[in-house]
Amino acid sequence: MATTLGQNQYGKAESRVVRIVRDGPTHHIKDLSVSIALSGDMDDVHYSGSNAHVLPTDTAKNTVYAFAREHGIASAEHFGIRLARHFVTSQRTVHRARVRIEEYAWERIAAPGSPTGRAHSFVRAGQETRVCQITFDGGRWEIVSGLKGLTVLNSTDSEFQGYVRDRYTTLQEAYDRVLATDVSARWRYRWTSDAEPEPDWDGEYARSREGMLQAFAGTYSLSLQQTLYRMGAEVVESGDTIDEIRLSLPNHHHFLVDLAPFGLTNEHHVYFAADRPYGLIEATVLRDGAEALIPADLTLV
Ligand SMILES: O=c1[nH]c(=O)c2[nH]c(=O)[nH]c2[nH]1
Repeated sequence: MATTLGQNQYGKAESRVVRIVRDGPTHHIKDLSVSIALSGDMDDVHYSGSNAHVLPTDTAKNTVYAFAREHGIASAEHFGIRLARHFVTSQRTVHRARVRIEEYAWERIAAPGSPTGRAHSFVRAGQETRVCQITFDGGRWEIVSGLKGLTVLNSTDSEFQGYVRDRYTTLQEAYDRVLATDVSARWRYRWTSDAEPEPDWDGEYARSREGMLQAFAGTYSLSLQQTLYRMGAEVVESGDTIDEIRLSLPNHHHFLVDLAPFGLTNEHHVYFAADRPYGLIEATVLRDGAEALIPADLTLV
């Protein structure tokens, strides 16, 4: 044989599952996209085509829907853990499962006179997506959670000056600029073993999201790099459950429009919001002593 099989995995990607809990007239909704990748004793199917070790991807999809019915979806992480455990412990030929979940948030449509909103009518909550990746090898868990598409803007308290210049540098120093970005973040939990209780996934998510927002808003920014570091450090330092966080922050440049041709001044009034190109600032923030395990390219988590 002149070739050998390398890393391989298979499963069903992007099973969309919407679970509605009917609590009398008040309904609750969970909307997920679940992607399952299994690996293990799969040489034969690649070399000879024997499917004797292969649980169909169709079954993986069915399991997602059946588990949503049987167990409900307490949180994306808990649902992913249940699925990963199931595939690894129930199938002799499956040694590792990776479950990736995207969760789309729905809010209740306002109801006149009701503080809580309508009982069964919802509106999608922006572009923000909660994500998690569950990996289980039968012994050790790795839980990486995060979000993407969280769009934020500071209309002041941002500068960029004192940078390196060479013969191609034309950028003017900015002493009061708009700072805008779409936050993409992944954080890795310290929890790796069934011997320890699972963290409060929803509570940890809320704390991390709020920590990033408060750090973004509260940092007088000398660069997006500095703001990024503050955002990551806040998530790690404000709890004891997260050892590592990686952020990917596009710098959505806002350029002051030259209104002089119209006889108008424009100190800090009217901006052109460029969609591209954009600066892209990415970094990992680690708890002291922690290992960096989140990949540099966040599209890979
Ligand atoms: O916050 C910033 N960081 C940079 O590295 C950079 N580079 C640039 O042109 N503008 C900015 N802004």
